[in-house]
Parts: sequence; structure tokens; C-alpha cells
Amino acid sequence: MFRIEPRVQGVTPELLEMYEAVSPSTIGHFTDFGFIHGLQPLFRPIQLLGNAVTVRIPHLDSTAIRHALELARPGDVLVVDMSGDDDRACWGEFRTYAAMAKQIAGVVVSGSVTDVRAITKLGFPVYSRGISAKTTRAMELEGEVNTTVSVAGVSVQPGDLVVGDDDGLFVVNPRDAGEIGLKAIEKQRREEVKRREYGFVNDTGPAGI
Ligand SMILES: O=C([O-])CC(=O)C(=O)O
Ligand SMILES: [Mg+2]
Repeated sequence: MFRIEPRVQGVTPELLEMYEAVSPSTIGHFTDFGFIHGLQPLFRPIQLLGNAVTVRIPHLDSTAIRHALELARPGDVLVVDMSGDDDRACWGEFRTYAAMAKQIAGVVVSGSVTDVRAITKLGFPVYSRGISAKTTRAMELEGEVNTTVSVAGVSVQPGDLVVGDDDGLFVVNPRDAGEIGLKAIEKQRREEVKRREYGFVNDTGPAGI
């Protein structure tokens, strides 16, 4: 059975603008909740920021990803819960072309991805637990889009804010994102003062100053 719920726009333009300047590692100074433990970026440097479109697939059948790609809008992040399968890849080069054509910001996969060289060359932001040559199939069995999913023990709702860089990923509920973002930016300001005291400038990360 398929359950395809409408897309949720939880992330506002103001939050997006604010989080352009927020590092996940600064958020990690304030909260553990929402950190997606164990997922790695496919390449570095990497940046990911956007509004979650959630997908849940049973281990073998990736049909629901196609439905999610159909309803996603520019700036969305597809967050795929593979129901505990870490070994099989549900994302690769051709899904990346489809996503880039829709200006999707990136993809987060609880399991594995494939076609690493092609995706890296395309520079499309992907986070996953692993890499595998064994893939899912489009079998039209079952799946969900825009329901609550679980990735690395973190519950992700459609419309959540996803923010990632070289250090990893946080998923933030838009209700809390304003407060967390302000605290993070304030901390980054203080860090910049300290950095300059040590005689350094930050020319690698988000501005935050
Ligand atoms: O089809 C898949 O499931 C993954 C893949 O190889 C691609 O997107 O190119
Ligand atoms: Mg492929």
C-alpha cells in the first residue's frame, strides 16, 4: 500500500537565510536532539540546507522515491528511511539527475547509495550510512511519502529543517529552529572574536559573523 501525503513547507525563507550562516557543529554545542548519528557525506566539502520531504521504503522497493521526486519542489531535501536496510542502495546517478532537474537541495539516506563517482562529480549533496553496489528495485509494493520517518533513531517530520556540512547533519523542527539558530549565530560571533584574538580568520565555513 502506498501513502502519499501532501508536501509540507515548514521552513520559511527567514529560517533559510538564518541557517545559511549556521554550522551544524555549533548546533551540537546546544543540543543532541536531531543529530543524525552515523550518516556521512559522500564527499567534502559539502553543504546541505532545506525543507524535508520524507520517504519511507521497504528494504527492496524504492517506488516511493519516484513519487517523492514528483512532488518535491526546489530547495527540498529528500530524507529516505530504508526501514533498517543499510546494505542496499536506493539512490544513484540517475536519481541524482532527476533531483537536479527539479533543483532539489540534496538527499539523506538511512541506508546506502551507489554511483559514488558520478554523484561526486555532479557535486550533488548526499549523506548516507554506506555505499553499496546492490540496489533497490522499483516493484510497486509499498511506501510512504511525507509521513513521519526515522533516520538513525531521529524522528523526521515532513517540513523539518535539514542542515548539514562536512561535520554531519542536524534535523531541526521549524518551531525550535529560530531560537536555536539565533543562539548558534551568537556563539559563532563570539568564536570569531576569539579566533581573531588568536590571529586567525574563518575563511572556510559559513560566515556567522
Ligand atoms: O536506480 C537506483 O535505485 C539507483 C541508481 O542506480 C541510480 O539512480 O542511478
Ligand atoms: Mg545507477
